Amino acid sequence: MSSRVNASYFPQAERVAIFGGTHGNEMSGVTLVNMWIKNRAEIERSGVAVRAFITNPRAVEKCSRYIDTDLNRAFTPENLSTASGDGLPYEVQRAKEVNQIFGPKGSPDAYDVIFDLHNTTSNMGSTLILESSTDYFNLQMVHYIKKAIAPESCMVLLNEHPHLKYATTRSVAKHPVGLEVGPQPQGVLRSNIFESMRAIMKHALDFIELFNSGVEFPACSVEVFRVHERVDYPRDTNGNITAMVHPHLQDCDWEPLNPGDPMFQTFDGRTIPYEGASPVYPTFINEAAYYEKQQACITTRRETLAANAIRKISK
Ligand SMILES: CC(=O)N[C@@H](CC(=O)O)C(=O)O
Ligand SMILES: [Zn+2]
Repeated sequence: MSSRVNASYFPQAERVAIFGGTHGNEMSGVTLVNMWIKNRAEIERSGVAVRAFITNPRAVEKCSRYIDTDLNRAFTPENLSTASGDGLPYEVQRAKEVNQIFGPKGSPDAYDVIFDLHNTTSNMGSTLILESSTDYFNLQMVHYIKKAIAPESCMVLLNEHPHLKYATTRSVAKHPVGLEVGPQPQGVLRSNIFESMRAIMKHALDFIELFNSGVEFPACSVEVFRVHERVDYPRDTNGNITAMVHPHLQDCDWEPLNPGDPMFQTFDGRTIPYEGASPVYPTFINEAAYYEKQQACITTRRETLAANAIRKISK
């Protein structure tokens, strides 16, 4: 049987968006998108319309994560279906606008691919965030990017957890892709982080151009880290944090954490170990934006996903 028989077919990716400023204090995405709005040459590819867009302009102006509520949690069916009105939180109003321009979410009219550019204060390096283990278009794209960027690394975080998955801005698209690069403090631009993000976007757009030109991408496998659990800081009965990320864990995103390994350090120097039953790979370790979400890190499990060959539906 030829590989073509087993290929999954997708339509040409005609409309692609690159979002920055979903969080107004994550400066690489804000700066790249503003740069590309001024001069589109770098993101133009044949056969596809690529639109750069600032999703939360008021938060960008204030250089804060959000105004009223986290835009990257706001794309719920409830928010997107309630009537617009003056009383709504700014980001809920904005989610409805973004959904109108780039969606509607879940409909045939939605954009094909949306890249949403984020920065983390965690030492995660470059990380692509996927929401489905069966979206072969996205799996083939991240496989392409990982190969193109080598020997630099690009990790893949898969969030399809039934409770921990959230309603992201990019989820409006048929193929949502998050790009998270760190470490970079909030409100700060670091040239190395900026350039890593820029390089990954170059390869991502090259992939889409190749796909649209009719290239068949053979079946492949992709190593991903699947969201497993969220871990909160140790707290007292008033809810105040009683310990910090342990120095042996700090900056060790993507490294295995075994049962009994140090996880937190109390203010008087006591070590609190990881008490899970099996090894995990923590990430988003000590992310600044996650203190408000009661999250010290998330744990993940490594797995290998298989992706079918893909090819464009011929017209
Ligand atoms: C640090 C940060 O903002 N991370 C993103 C991750 C994502 O885009 O899925 C968020 O929590 O929305
Ligand atoms: Zn973000």
